[in-house]
Amino acid sequence: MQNEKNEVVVVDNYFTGSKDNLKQWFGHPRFELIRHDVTEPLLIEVDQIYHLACPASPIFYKHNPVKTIKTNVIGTLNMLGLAKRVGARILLTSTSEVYGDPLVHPQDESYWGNVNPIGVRSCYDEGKRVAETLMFDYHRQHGIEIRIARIFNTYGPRMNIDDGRVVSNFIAQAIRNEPLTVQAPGTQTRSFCYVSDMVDGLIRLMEGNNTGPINIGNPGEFTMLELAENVKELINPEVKIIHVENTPDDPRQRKPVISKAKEVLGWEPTIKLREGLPRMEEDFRKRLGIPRKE
Ligand SMILES: O=c1ccn([C@@H]2O[C@H](COP(=O)(O)OP(=O)(O)O[C@H]3OC[C@@H](O)[C@H](O)[C@H]3O)[C@@H](O)[C@H]2O)c(=O)[nH]1
Repeated sequence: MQNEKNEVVVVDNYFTGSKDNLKQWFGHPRFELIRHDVTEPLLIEVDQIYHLACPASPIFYKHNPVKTIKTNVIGTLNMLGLAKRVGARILLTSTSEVYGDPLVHPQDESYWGNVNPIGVRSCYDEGKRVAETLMFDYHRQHGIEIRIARIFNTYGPRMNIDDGRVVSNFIAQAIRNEPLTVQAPGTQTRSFCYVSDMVDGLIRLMEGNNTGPINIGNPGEFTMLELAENVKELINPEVKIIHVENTPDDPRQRKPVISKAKEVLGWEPTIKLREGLPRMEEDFRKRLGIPRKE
């Protein structure tokens, strides 16, 4: 992909994205950036569409839930309309949240999930579920080439420092010497995937022959308390860990089965949490202007 000389058009409304992350490409002859919101139709000519649009952090997607569902429903319809008009292949980044608060553990792609249809997370969970349905209906009805990835909690350099997801929160808190806020009960689990592994998985999925859905996530499973302890040990042994209230419908456990990704894409994650955290720390320290004390 890197040396394929593709032309890349990035479309962003900057609700959670930042131009700063793209500035290294400004002026490149095969790069183009459009300020656009996918809830409006987009008329361009492309061969492939990576449909990644939607805030992914719970605090951002719950901030304007109606907009979140519009992005997932109208935005996905617009991107599928574009794919249909120009005959492009389209990849949707769906989510492990389609499994809701899972009653099956770990989760494989055949599990239909346990999702609250009327809760505060539903705009995202149900939104992504409808987006998956739309993808398959366009595939069956119009023969569109589709790819669906179910992404598990992903982290890495260049993430918004105030994104609100747990890894970025803990790292920023540890660097600023603020207490790490473990939301109750602290025994809930997540599996954290490093960004470069995720990108590799998405490209393999786009270039391969399988429609998915395919889980792309790191099967290493940690409680939030364990994550906090790892961040404390690696980044700031002095920092305090405190317990704070949680928000409704927080899934109690989450871990991907990745045998399909291994078999179909030849993909498996290469970066373990304890390798990924220091890389993200380095990037956050640079951006916050707080060097490590030796
Ligand atoms: O400061 C914090 C933030 C979060 N948490 C906890 O950390 C856990 C993970 O929460 P996050 O906000 O990082 O996000 P979640 O894992 O719930 O969902 C995420 O993962 C799947 C992705 O597809 C979604 O984009 C995203 O919603 C939750 O149990 C939450 O209660 C803390 O303990 N402290």
